Amino acid sequence: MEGIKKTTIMDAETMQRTLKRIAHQIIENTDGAKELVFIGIERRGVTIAQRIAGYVKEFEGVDIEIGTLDITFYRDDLSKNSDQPVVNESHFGFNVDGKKIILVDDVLYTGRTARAAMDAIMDTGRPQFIKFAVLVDRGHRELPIRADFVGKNVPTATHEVISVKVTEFDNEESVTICDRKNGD
Ligand SMILES: O=P(O)(O)OC[C@H]1O[C@H](OP(=O)(O)OP(=O)(O)O)[C@H](O)[C@@H]1O
Ligand SMILES: O=c1cc[nH]c(=O)[nH]1
Repeated sequence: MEGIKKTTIMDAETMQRTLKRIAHQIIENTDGAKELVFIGIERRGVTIAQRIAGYVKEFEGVDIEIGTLDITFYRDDLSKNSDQPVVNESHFGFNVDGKKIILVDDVLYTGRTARAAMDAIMDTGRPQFIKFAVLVDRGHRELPIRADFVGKNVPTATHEVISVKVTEFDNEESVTICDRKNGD
């Protein structure tokens, strides 16, 4: 569409390489990924968690259980997010007590989703630790939250949007940056 500025910052090959690197970093930083569990944030954070877990299995032979959290922003009008992300559903097939948890999401922006995710996890027990893995950190944090494993740091303007696409949901693999000011 005319006027939309859309730039691809990762293609399928780069995404694969990036997720493999994160898998290696997680293995290095967690004593061979022993006794780890992943919690993915729906929807694409879960796909990313599954991919990283697949690479950990391939590289280290370790099976990682994956729990899921469904978090959406409560939108009080059509143009603006309210301040409060809402946890809709969680599926952990494990007790989080004493667990080493890697929280996984596609994009880190204000940090509010990560905060809501950590609150939801801590409400159910006392993990040994929570670390955070994201495919893209686009900056603009509103809370003192950072990721331990970052695929790519992408400096953005607030009027830009990072869009992560995965074959499972989008029939393509890409990360793009779109400029909302120019119509998208
Ligand atoms: O750090 P934050 O400001 O909380 O933003 C990050 C969250 O925003 C995105 O979800 P979004 O609500 O855009 O929905 P989507 O997953 O359907 O794109 C993304 O998947 C993260 O979960
Ligand atoms: O640009 C953004 C901001 C939050 N979540 C996204 O998926 N993209």
